[in-house]
Amino acid sequence: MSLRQLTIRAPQASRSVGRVSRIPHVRQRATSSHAGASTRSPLPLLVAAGVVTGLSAYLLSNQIRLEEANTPVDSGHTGKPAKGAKRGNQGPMVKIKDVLDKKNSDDVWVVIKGEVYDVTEWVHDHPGGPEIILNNKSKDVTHIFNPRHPSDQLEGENLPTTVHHLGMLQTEGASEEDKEALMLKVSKDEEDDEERVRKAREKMEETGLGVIVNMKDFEKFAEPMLSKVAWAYYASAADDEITKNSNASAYQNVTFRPRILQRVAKADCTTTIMGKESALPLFISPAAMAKLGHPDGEINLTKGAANTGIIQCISSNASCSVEEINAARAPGQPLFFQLYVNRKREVAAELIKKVDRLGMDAIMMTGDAPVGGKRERDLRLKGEFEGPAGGVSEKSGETQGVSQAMFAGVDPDLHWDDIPWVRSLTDTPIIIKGVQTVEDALLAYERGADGILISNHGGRQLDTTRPCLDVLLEIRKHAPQLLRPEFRGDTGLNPESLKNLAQVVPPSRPGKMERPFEVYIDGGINRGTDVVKALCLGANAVGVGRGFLFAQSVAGVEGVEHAVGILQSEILLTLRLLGVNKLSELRPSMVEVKS
Ligand code: HEM
Ligand SMILES: Cc1cc2nc3c(=O)[nH]c(=O)nc-3n(C[C@H](O)[C@H](O)[C@H](O)COP(=O)(O)O)c2cc1C
Repeated sequence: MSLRQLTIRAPQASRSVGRVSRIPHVRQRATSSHAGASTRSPLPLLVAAGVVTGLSAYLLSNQIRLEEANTPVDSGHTGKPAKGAKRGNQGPMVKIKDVLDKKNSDDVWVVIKGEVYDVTEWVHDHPGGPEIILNNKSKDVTHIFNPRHPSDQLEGENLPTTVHHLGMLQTEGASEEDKEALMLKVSKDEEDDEERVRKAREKMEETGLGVIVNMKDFEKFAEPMLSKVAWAYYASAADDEITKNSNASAYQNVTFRPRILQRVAKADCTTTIMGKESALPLFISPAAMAKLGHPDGEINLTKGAANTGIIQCISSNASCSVEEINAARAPGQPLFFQLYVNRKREVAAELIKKVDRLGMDAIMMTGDAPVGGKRERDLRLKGEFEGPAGGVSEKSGETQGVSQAMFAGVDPDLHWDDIPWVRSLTDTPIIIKGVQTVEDALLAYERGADGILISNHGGRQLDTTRPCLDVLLEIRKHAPQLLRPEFRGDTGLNPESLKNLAQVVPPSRPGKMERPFEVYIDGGINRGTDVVKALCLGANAVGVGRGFLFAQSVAGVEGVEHAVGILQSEILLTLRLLGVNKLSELRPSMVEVKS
């Protein structure tokens, strides 16, 4: 067992061009005198084997902003104070000894950010499963809690009514032994892992973002910079990860038919997505738990999207709350919200109303995740895994393992017939996410959705489903009416074009959209060429999931900006080399699809 003290460096606001000026996760060791720039944990983190199975690796590599329990007032507290004791300096104080005394009782108390909570009544309702809390009762669990929960999770209505806030932790007067007993314990392996992360982040700080020249580089550089748990969560896909890999490789089956000498100096890749302007035909697909990769989490994506003019779709399982993200929103910045429909419909209805109140510009309702897929990289690192994935239990954690926790509230009985119900609650455009067949694309249209996102969740759900690009091809073949008329034509050479060689952009096919409907696609999109291929085949825009998670993990907002810069220059380059100036000039005949 190794013991150590932990002090966390707070994020710095400075930014510079082309260099990583804000590398997160580089923790400063064993000092208590980081005045100003750092915030200090009320207690040092004690590291020892085996207690925080599987989760400690990531907690060690995340910055933590902790309030210091600095106003010791002995309230003489020993029992359960009134529910909802005031947080901050004025409320009651709880002695460390009182917390430790609960260890061998039926009561479940935890310390989070210098505050003590009694979660006894509620622990079995915890969406992340009860085990993670029960295994760490009478501990300061801040380091597990922070990266997985919005920072306002314990405030106001977000605090479940059966979780009791008991008061501030009183550290003064406590013995060193008691302080140590309150600390989380982490193994030597995990300590080494943290060192690995620290070195990788230092190295990136030295080299700067210039070494990252494409989206795959972000993944390459992110891996050593992430804790094992964060890496497994982001990179993992279902079962053998066949769909994840084929999503990307499918784009190799599409080749370009470029025209030359086309005056392309003024190429432009701006567009609109669901009526909102976007600098690129590309949005940030919703992906949960951005804080696992960077302490500012989804806010990096929000700011990066604002600074570069692209659209972010916020995950229902974001680690920052939608209110926090909304607060970081630039004036007029478009944002989409991804919806998991809760099995308690009143909870879902509340969420939809909230999203409306906050002025989200589209709701992406995910349909391909009634339960979570079996993501084995993730499961292997989560020691709490107890049974097969995919279980549907009333309470999370019963048979599902922690990796299934994300889907604990999701209604597995969600049905096409529910779309009119969602529609009745909001006028915001509705996009159905997770469409994988032409039948479902047609159903989405019939049931009144405004668009679809062809997606298999980045291969994280049903493994060996077809790559997303094949679904787009199926829609082209069997339901071309869902695409804009000019994208309904055949791919490859149209003999008609030999009669008018100068006409690079063939005329639109006759026809119109019965009503506006947009088709998007995500999964495995890493290159500007991938984006342009999807657009030639009729997609209005594409989504990128992991790429942006890795980008924000590597360098926060700057990472996101850098990623957008890479994609933008690749898209513009592709347009120019294809002989096209505008996205609206793209046509299916500009690509060929290998069968
Ligand atoms: C006390 C109030 C707490 C509340 C209201 C709360 C709430 C939640 C919610 C809503 C989620 C689901 C996240 C999502 O799907 O977006 C979650 C997940 C999680 N919670 Fe908590 N939590 C609390 C305490 C804790 C504590 C004390 C711990 C650790 C000891 C903890 C560890 C976790 C973990 C590890 C997950 C994620 C599981 C996964 O990603 O697989 N939580 N919690
Ligand atoms: C770590 C991670 C978390 C995700 N979380 C969500 C989510 O909360 N909701 C959702 O609808 N899709 C989620 N997705 C799927 C993405 O929205 C998107 O469909 C997928 O990442 C696209 O594939 P790509 O990562 O190859 O770009 C997640 C994907 C990843 C990798």
